[in-house]
Amino acid sequence: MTEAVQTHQIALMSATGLIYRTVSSEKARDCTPDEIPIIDVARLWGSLEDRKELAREVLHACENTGFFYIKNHGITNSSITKVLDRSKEFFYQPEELRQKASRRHAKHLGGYLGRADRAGGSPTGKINTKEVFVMKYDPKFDPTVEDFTKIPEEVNEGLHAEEFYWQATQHIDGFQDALVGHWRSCLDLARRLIKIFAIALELPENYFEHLVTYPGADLGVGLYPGWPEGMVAKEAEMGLNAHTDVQCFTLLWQDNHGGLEVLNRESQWVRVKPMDDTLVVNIGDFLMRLTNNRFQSTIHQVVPHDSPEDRMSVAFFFGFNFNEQCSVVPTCITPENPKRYEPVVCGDYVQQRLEAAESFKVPMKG
Ligand SMILES: O=C(O)CCC(=O)C(=O)O
Ligand SMILES: [Fe+2]
Repeated sequence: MTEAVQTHQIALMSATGLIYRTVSSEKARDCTPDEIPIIDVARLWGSLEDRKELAREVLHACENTGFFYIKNHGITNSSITKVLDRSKEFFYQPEELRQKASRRHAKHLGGYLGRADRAGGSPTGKINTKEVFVMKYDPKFDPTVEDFTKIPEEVNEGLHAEEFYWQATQHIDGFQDALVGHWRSCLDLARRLIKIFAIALELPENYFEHLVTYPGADLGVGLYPGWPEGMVAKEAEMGLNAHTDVQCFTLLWQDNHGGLEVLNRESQWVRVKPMDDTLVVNIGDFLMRLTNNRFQSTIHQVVPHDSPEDRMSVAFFFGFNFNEQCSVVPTCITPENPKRYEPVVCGDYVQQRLEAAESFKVPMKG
């Protein structure tokens, strides 16, 4: 960063605990295609040669900003529209009905997280205005699981699905079907993409396959309240504070309101402009760890958008089976980049990170 540029510090929870980053105070600008490329993933359904070519483009993006758009991903607009329509019915009902699905009733972290539940829980002291409904991986919805009553005990113990959030939303016709339908499409796409990551890392295509049979796979439908005419977000409010995602990678659908920003390699915020018919893919901390920091899990945030309408996004967070222990992959260890991390149990890592991100408050440094 050149000296003339004004900077300030942000605090956030990272894979190594609380960190501070110096960032440019310049206004965010649109991302360039070099920072966040658009990758055509129609080749997922093509030949091995097609997939290798795709893997080269993905590799470049993962080693660069760690964010890319994908097009021709096979997820239909109607799948998204159903999720949005049914979710609006959930979000726009009286608070006491939403609260029946509250995460306060959860053993794990599924269900509804409202604005009030978040107060004070951010490292910057800014409140996230985002409300979110989260469903967790459930083998009974996974088409590749033939008999969900015969799941190995060690897998069962790590599952985080719960019934209460479905019971609390039963009165919304089609809500569960819409979310589960979309979740299934994302799950299929993610299992195809993980093969591309394997190829990109010069591993056999099926290297990660046994790790995604009962994967971490959470769907979060988010609502960011709009700002009626003349009203603006308070200094103390953010859409979603700066963070990194925790699992392997995220598939994000966003509407046209904008607000998502990524910290680029020059520590400047760049806008991830909404783009029709694309999803945004970003690398999470677990995959960064597994790749010995070759792939970038990049800091991002959602700033308040400038519209009286609410913003909506649908994020699918994908990671490995929670009961598996994973080590840095061999192709990412070199004399110049010796092994940085010990093996870790995927579920333990994810749970600790998610809990830490939600349960602390520290003042800004400086
Ligand atoms: O809503 C968005 O655009 C991004 C959401 C996000 O980063 C997250 O939920 O981790
Ligand atoms: Fe995120």
